[in-house]
Amino acid sequence: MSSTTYVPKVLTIAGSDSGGGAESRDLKTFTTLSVYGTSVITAITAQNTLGVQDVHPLPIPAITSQLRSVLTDIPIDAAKTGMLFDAATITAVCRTLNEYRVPNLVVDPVMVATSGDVLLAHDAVSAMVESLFPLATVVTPNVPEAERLVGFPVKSVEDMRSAARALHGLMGGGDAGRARWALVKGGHMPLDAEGRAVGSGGESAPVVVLDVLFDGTEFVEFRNPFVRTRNTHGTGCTLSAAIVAGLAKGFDVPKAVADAMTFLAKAISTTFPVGSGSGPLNHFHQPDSVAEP
Ligand SMILES: Cc1ncc(COP(=O)(O)O)c(N)n1
Repeated sequence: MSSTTYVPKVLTIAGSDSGGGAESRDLKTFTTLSVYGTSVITAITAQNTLGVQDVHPLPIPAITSQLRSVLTDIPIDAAKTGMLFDAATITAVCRTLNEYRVPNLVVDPVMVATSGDVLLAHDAVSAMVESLFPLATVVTPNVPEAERLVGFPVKSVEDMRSAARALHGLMGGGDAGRARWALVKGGHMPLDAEGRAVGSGGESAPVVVLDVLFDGTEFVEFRNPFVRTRNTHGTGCTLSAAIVAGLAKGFDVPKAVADAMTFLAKAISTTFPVGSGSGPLNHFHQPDSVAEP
């Protein structure tokens, strides 16, 4: 890379993960996708492939001063939020983000870890919707998170579309001329060969994962083969970080999401064991099918 090549700059605002996941995993994704990653840590987690053993939220001034250090100096092209832990953190992050102009914000509404450990206080969901969603370019809940956010069950493809529509409404619709996109990720609700959610009646094998993207007008749907592996720790973090990388490179949301899905599909299908629990994805693989700017 020559010194005149523009390197997009990106930011992750998330919890740390001693086991090499979370915000450090985002930095791995950023590096593999050739963007310069910065990070603001919201909470220290003691964590490994077996679960989250401990969470230490950082004091609010420690979070806002990290954010200011990055945003007053480094021109961030795109950012993401991951684990924000509680309402006070969400409010402080939003207040600080509002002081600076971050052109693209991907909100991964992290609530519960793969291990089942709680990463967002119950009373913080409304702060997330009221303060953070209006700042987002894309929100990326999985099915259980979407259910919490929209308040109705998501058990079918039609429910996923309804949830994407409701989420788009929660983001403030398409006001102020800004395109906003809701992405409902179906990894927790794989579909059988007939397109029915597995477990919704009858014995059927998971074949495909559907993700639904909606901008208030158009549905864009992504279908990827279902991969049976226990190494799914960090799937959502990796996807949202890869979307950030694409947006920072100047791609529009559907293209950034499509490339991120391609990257994720390969990262899931080439995982390797790390600990004795749910291992991480393979962030080392070269994204040969992801277009460079
Ligand atoms: C700090 C932090 N942020 C996010 C996740 C969610 O990732 P996963 O659902 O793979 O456990 C996590 N476990 N820890």
